Amino acid sequence: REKVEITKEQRALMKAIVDAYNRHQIPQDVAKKLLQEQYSPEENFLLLTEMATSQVQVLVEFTKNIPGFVSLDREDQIALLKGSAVEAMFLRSAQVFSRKMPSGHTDVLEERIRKSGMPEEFMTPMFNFYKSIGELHMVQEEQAILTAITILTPDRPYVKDHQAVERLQESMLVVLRKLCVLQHPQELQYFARLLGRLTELRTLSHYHAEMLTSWRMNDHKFTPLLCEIWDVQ
Ligand SMILES: O=C(NC1CCCCC1)[C@H](C1CCCCC1)n1c(-c2ccc(-c3ccccc3)s2)nc2ccccc21
Repeated sequence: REKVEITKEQRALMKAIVDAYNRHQIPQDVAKKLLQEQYSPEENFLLLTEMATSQVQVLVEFTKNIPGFVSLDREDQIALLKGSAVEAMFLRSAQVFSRKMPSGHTDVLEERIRKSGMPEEFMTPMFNFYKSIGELHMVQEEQAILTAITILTPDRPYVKDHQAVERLQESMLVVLRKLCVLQHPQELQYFARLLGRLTELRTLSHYHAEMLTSWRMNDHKFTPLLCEIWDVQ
């Protein structure tokens, strides 16, 4: 049994990230809205674009609080945000979906999402991902650090200083691994399973543009920010 200890610096790094993560929650709770009624595909599309726009703003604020991020090359900062925004959206959606809710609410939420207007063929991979995230029962520290690790992925398109990003991501991975050993002592390989979700997340995110353009409605309107982030229009 390895003796795992989180150093003072690592605790400070974790606290900075968790505080930022909690400070930047999504304003209104989308799950609550969806549980109220089944909206039309048009209303759901609008809801998604509103949620996504505010989530990108939240993501920028969160990212600025990741120690070392603002000292990265400016263009690399943009490349990392652009490259991770969709994954961060799916990761946050998975966390929203996996939240403890009164019995039956999750089923209603799933039903509402299935009928939201998104094309059928993406439902299975998407809900498989949501359920695999839910099964991990991540504590909020793990959720926050996993989001930071997703953002600090060195091999995003157009990142120039690969090494600088790798160094920042590395320090997050070290903390996350220790946290996993401390929080889930019984589950060996919990850390490995957690990182495996990032692979599933990247695969799921490949379909995002098609999910949006084949939303069951005519005339899909995107804001300039979302055109940039979602590679649409
Ligand atoms: O509002 C949402 N997600 C917020 C994003 C920002 C962060 C908070 C969550 C949407 C709604 C789905 C139903 C219709 C309205 C929008 N949502 C999704 C998504 C499925 C597909 C999504 C997507 C993203 C990008 C590109 C292409 C597709 S998001 N999964 C959810 C699981 C639980 C609660 C809401 C959930």
